Amino acid sequence: MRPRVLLLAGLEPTGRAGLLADVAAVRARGGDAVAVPTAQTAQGSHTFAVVPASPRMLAAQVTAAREWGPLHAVKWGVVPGPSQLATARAALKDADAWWVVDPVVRSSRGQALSRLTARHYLALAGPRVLVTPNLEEAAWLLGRPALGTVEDAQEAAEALCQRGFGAVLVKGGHLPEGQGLADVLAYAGRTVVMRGRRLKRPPERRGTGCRLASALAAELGRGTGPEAAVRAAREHVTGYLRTGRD
Ligand SMILES: Cc1ncc(COP(=O)(O)O)c(N)n1
Repeated sequence: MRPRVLLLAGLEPTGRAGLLADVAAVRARGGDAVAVPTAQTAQGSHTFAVVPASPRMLAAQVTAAREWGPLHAVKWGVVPGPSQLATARAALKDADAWWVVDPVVRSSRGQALSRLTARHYLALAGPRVLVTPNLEEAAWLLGRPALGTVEDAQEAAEALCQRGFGAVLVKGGHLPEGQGLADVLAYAGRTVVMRGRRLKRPPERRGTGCRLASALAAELGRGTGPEAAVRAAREHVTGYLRTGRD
């Protein structure tokens, strides 16, 4: 089965991150991508700009995509503000799909991509919503101080499940050196620690969080369970980091 995945994300024209990276990951996983830009962005070495999408166009694009057939999964990347969030949610009403929510509010270089607050993200919780914060985003969502250990990540993943997310993947790629590297998945009352080796990341290979969430959406859309879907998505990102290709 070819999953049809809606990608709601910011357009970054080079495809290092954002919508084009998402499309590449979904296609590489054997899915069909429906790409709806929530914002236009420019992210160069000296240039940075974000312009939010018009809510009317966003609603029309999601509605039109649904007229052509069902969506099996939705990946939420950058959502620049509350009006784009509310509009996309309303246009997705009654869609029978997994949602993968990447709560990305700034770029890896620290530039603001979104005005959403932790409260906006917590309001997206639901039984078929998988949220994929990194350590910093998990602390931000929970209003806690920085998380520095695998145990902290585990506890945060469980706490976010308690807030109503069907599954939570806390990405531990930025754990301190001595801690090794581990992602933590919590769902259905279980917590799984997935260890890995730290890979050197060439600076141009960005958008790992975008690719992880999109590959995950393709897998969930195909009917793969959360744990196997996360393992497949992690392999996808490892391959991308090694080769620079999806
Ligand atoms: C449109 C868009 N979406 C997501 C990211 C995060 O990616 P990264 O963490 O590599 O900066 C980004 N920089 N731009």
